[in-house]
Amino acid sequence: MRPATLLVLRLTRIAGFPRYLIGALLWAPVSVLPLAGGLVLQAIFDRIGAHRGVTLEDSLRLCAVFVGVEAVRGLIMVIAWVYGTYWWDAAVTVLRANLLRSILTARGPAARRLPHSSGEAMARLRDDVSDLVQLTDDIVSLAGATLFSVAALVVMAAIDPVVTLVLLVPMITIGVLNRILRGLVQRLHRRARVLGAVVTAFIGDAFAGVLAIKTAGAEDAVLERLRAQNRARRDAAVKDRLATDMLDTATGTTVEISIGLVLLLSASAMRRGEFTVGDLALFTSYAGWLAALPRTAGSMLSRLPQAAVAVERLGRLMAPHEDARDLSRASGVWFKRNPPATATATSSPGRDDALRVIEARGLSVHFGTGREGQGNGDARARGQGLYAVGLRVERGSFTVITGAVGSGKTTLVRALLGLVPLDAGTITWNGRHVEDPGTFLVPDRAAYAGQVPRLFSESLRENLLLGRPADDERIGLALELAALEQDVAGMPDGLDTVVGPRGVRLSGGQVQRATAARALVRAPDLLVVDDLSSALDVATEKLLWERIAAAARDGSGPGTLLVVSHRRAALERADQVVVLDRGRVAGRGTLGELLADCPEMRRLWDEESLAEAGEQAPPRPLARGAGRGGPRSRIDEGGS
Ligand SMILES: Nc1ncnc2c1ncn2[C@@H]1O[C@H](COP(=O)(O)OP(=O)(O)OP(=O)(O)O)[C@@H](O)[C@H]1O
Repeated sequence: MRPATLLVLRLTRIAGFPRYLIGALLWAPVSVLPLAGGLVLQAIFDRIGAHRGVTLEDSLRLCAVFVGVEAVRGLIMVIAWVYGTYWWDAAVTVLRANLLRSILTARGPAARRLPHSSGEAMARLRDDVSDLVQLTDDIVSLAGATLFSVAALVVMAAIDPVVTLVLLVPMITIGVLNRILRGLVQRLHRRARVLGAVVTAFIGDAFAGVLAIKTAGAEDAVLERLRAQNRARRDAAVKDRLATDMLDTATGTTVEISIGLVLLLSASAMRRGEFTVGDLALFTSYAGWLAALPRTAGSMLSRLPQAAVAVERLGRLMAPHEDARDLSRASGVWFKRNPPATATATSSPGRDDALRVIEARGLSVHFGTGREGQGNGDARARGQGLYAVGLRVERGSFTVITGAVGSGKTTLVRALLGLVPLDAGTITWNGRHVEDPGTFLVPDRAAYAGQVPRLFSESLRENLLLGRPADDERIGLALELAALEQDVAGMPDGLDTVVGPRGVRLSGGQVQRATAARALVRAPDLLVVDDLSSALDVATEKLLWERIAAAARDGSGPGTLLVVSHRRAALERADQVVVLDRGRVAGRGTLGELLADCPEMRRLWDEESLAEAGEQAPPRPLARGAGRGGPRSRIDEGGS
């Protein structure tokens, strides 16, 4: 079965199959009741046309029946609509929830699956999901229109088969027209959608980088680019709308032509007394409703390839081992009550198998020209990526990964933690093979403070906990280890201070230490910290390592540390230093051993000694560096 068909079938069962079925069953009378309306109209006009002295009472009674039929239809329509909305929201929510679940928790790194812009990802979550749900919903409309058309054609054929046959011609024309123009409408629709996503993505990027735009004096250029993108989007949207409206107008005109044809053909039949005024009223009333069938069938036919594209695009966001079944997995939607509490830190995966040793062998990551995993000769020559790197970290040890800018330090820790896809290599935890490090090396086994810190526009406390149960003692310890407690004490609302969009109300150093504290709150077996030095001065970083090392010794903090750093405070404290050079291990050992044997380590050490001496010298005008707790050189260009 094709993925789109499978998905549509599974969507009918979302939020409980009866809900879709009840909606569909309610929709049936909504589609079929116009039959009764037509019959009542026929009776009204026949009585009037018969000149049999119809009383006002009679006419009013028939009119009341007609109004009653329409009122009942309206009422059922409202109920069906409410049911349909409930199902619609449930279906959309389930698809989106499954996508997010896959991106956030499924096996394998999500980085390669995400499109380049967040706007494009959002467009997929919004538009592609709607396309699929709409197609599923259209099945109900098509079934209703088919039911009505079959019954109406039977009634009409019984009155006058010739006029009925002639009426069919314009209906078939609508179907053919829809089929011919379908490709064009679809192309225009797709283009409008792509250009819409481009504008959304650009606005998102511009908001995120207001400071960068201002400091680069690029406001006008950004506005001009936005205008150009908007013009392209507007033109595409107008064309898309025009094509859809033209198709709708052609359908409407065809209906009017049908009614004209019925009038022409019925004139002579009426003269012969074979066709009544009531029949005419019935035919003209049914003609409009009959147009729904070719229109719905045409729109469904055009949605089928759109749904195939949507499933394919959504499939690319899912993990490679997942398919349409996982995308439509009914994982529960709670509209009327709160969802059950999620599993929290109490599950403690790391405690069952506490770290003794973690080992990586032959880790290789090949970066291509654009995306991971497409390694080529050029990248290899330039040393991009990792080439058969090994690493062994024992419980209670302090390991530092160091190397020049771009030597592969971040790639190594991210490969170890399953955050970039491996081209080769194995990872073991206490000698056991780790099949998917991305889902295995998570709290409480391992926690990671990345090089580019990420805070959310919430309070500092919420940023540290990220959904974990509040534990003030643990937060207090984490703040102290991250050397952030004095900063928090000075904040207007302490831990409840709202940090602003992506933490812009904090200094660069505070943001970075807050992300380190977030990792520490998780009390992991293995703490991985990627280069704090970009936002911390020498003294603050030294203090931080002193505190973390002391906590490791007395057991109050994480015992095993894997740190990316070029700072002397970290290197001097390390049990093991791994030196990387263009993605390969250039040396491994204690600092003393490496200074004796490894030229790359000596070069890095000399450079760092010079830099730190400069940083600790008395302040000079334009000196690079700030006091304790302040940012060293980081300007968060992403902030506003
Ligand atoms: N996603 C990616 N796609 C392509 N190339 C990448 C990607 N990530 C990193 N690289 C390249 O791989 C090399 C190593 O990058 P990495 O971030 O690991 O270096 P690093 O040693 O941590 O550098 P720094 O000290 O500047 O943080 C660089 O040449 C970088 O351009």
